[in-house]
Amino acid sequence: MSYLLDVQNITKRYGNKVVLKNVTFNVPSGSIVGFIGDNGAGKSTTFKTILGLVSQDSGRIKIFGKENIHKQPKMKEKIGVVFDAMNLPAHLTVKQLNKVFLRIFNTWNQDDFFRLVNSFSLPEDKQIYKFSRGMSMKLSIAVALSHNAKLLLLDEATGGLDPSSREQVLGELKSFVRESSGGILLSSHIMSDIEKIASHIVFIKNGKILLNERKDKILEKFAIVDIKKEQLSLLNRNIVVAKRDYGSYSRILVSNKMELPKDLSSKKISMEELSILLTGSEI
Ligand SMILES: Nc1ncnc2c1ncn2[C@@H]1O[C@H](COP(=O)(O)OP(=O)(O)OP(=O)(O)O)[C@@H](O)[C@H]1O
Repeated sequence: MSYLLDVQNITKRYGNKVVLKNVTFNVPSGSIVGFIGDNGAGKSTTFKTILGLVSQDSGRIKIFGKENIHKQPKMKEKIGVVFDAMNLPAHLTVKQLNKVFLRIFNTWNQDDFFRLVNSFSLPEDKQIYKFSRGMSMKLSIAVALSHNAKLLLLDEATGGLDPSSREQVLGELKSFVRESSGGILLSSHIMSDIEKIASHIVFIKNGKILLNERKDKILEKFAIVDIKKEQLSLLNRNIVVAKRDYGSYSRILVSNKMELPKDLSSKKISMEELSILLTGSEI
């Protein structure tokens, strides 16, 4: 199977500190991969490595089946990027920005752009430096969705948005994947967003991928069990993903609730709980 993005065994050091350790995952076409992990886990470094903004120490990255794609301007058009601290030319208005992008991108679609600008309620004649943070993020998302990209790399792209704008943006991202059979790598700390739109979950902690699975499989098979310490030996160790101690009992994340002893009751898992358990537990 060919992937839109294929990251294999990436290792990255800053000085003596290894911040990415054999990071491996992919983005198949038609998928939205939710890239989650706590502060400092390595998400932005992964994005920067994919974009060639920092170089990895080992491993390889293929985009559309090819390595070093960031060196090919034509192929770069097929990648839409939104970073938390995006820099669009601040002195321009939206209308002027459209004219600039018409010249830069062969594939620029101004009808799509103005449809998104209007639906995100962005002013067309105001200079971008006068935009709020949320307005700038929405503008960056509108740009990423307007040049016929196949792969979107979105690092914390919905973070500064109010709930109704987030809902709208998530809707646009879903339509993008449905209509273009493109793919999205989306990092977010807002687990409800991930739960709503991701098809796959990649969880990173201290630079290591701890979980890489389809979301529907996680929601169907994973579960939480609260269990007294003396009962721990009843569990099949192979299904224990994470364990957090709370005094007399432990909260356990299991990867297959069908393999739990019959008399143990389990709870359905949400993405929020999954993230908290993976972040703050023994793995
Ligand atoms: N330029 C740099 N020089 C040295 N260390 C860095 C640099 N950039 C990031 N790091 C370190 O790399 C690790 C991963 O940082 P990264 O920004 O990738 O995390 P993140 O998962 O994106 O976090 P957040 O959710 O807070 O944005 C952290 O320990 C960070 O301190």
